[in-house]
Amino acid sequence: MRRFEEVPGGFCLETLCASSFCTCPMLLFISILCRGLGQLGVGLANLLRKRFGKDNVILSDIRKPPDHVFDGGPFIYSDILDDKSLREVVVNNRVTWLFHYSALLSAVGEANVPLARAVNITGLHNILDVAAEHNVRLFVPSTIGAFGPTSPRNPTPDLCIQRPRTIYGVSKVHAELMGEYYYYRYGLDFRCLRYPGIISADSQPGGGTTDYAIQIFHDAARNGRFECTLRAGTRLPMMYIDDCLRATLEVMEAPAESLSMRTYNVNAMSFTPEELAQEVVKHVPGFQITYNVDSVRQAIADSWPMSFDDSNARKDWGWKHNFDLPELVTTMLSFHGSNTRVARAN
Ligand SMILES: NC(=O)c1ccc[n+]([C@@H]2O[C@H](COP(=O)([O-])OP(=O)(O)OC[C@H]3O[C@@H](n4cnc5c(N)ncnc54)[C@H](O)[C@@H]3O)[C@@H](O)[C@H]2O)c1
Ligand SMILES: C[C@@H](O)[C@H](N)C(=O)O
Repeated sequence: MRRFEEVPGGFCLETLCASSFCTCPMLLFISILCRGLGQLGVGLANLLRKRFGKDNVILSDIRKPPDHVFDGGPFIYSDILDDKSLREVVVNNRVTWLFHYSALLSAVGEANVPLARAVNITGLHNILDVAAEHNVRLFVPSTIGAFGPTSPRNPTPDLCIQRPRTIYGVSKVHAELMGEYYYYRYGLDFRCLRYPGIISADSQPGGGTTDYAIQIFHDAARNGRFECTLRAGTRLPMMYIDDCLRATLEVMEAPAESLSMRTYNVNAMSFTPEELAQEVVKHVPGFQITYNVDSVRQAIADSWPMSFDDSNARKDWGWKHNFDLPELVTTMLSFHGSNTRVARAN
């Protein structure tokens, strides 16, 4: 006999009674599908595997995984545009939670609108249907890019006008609204966070407007200088990856009754390239930043929030970030530290 239930800790328990799978009367079971081999997907899969067990988290993508990912736990090929194979994956693995990270980001999306529309919108429709049919708890990330120039930009609240001017942003507003609609219409347990630009050391950015804030650390450590694609004074919300992944797990584990909304802003810090460079120079003496502005990325950044109001996330499920700008810079440079200018300066 098998049934699904909610527990106070918030995650989905499958209770197996007299089952061939175990001798104990109750077995904590969770099967998670994490879609995305990109900047965030691998880190999330690692976090989830630590929490729920290596074999209970399947990572999927259409790209070939590197050795460390392939060796790290179950990996399968799965194209978000193939809804039949998506169903097979969910059914065959009795998936209970699904993290949908497959997407084209803002800058690459503008370079290939038909593909971005297919992956970000048609792909989302496939995921929503499969998740609703099979009673899967679904996480879909949104972004600061879901807002546009007519939104209040400093700070941007959860609920306000959203008229983004990128296909990426349009697809994310669509995802937020469709997820909420499926929640009210079909009872789908849809949960969504609007992430700031995410900064990580061990994974490459996927072609976004905020990529500069990752590349700067590589270039500072290696060459002591960096050419920035955004203007010096462009202020954007940013977050260190550990905070981002923890926020994701926390909102997925939050008891349903604590969530007053389906989509929340989450915030950590906001800075400009100039302010980031001033912090980097404290660790890399002589570091220099120059500017060669990319007009597509600059126009996108100029339409995005400068800071995020995430008071609802803090109030409803206790969100709290750990990394501000100084901790971010110290941590990022420590990853690049050995045999580089950072190490030589210390
Ligand atoms: N990285 C950020 O700063 C950031 C900020 C806000 C929101 N997000 C969101 O988080 C999610 C993950 O972002 P990321 O930075 O890891 O992106 P990424 O570009 O690094 O990774 C996206 C992955 O999607 C995969 N993909 C593309 N087409 C696919 C298809 N047809 N089927 C299956 N997989 C496909 C790609 O191979 C890639 O591995 C995205 O939804 C993104 O919008 C990211
Ligand atoms: C902000 C986020 O959505 C992504 N890093 C991008 O710039 O497109």
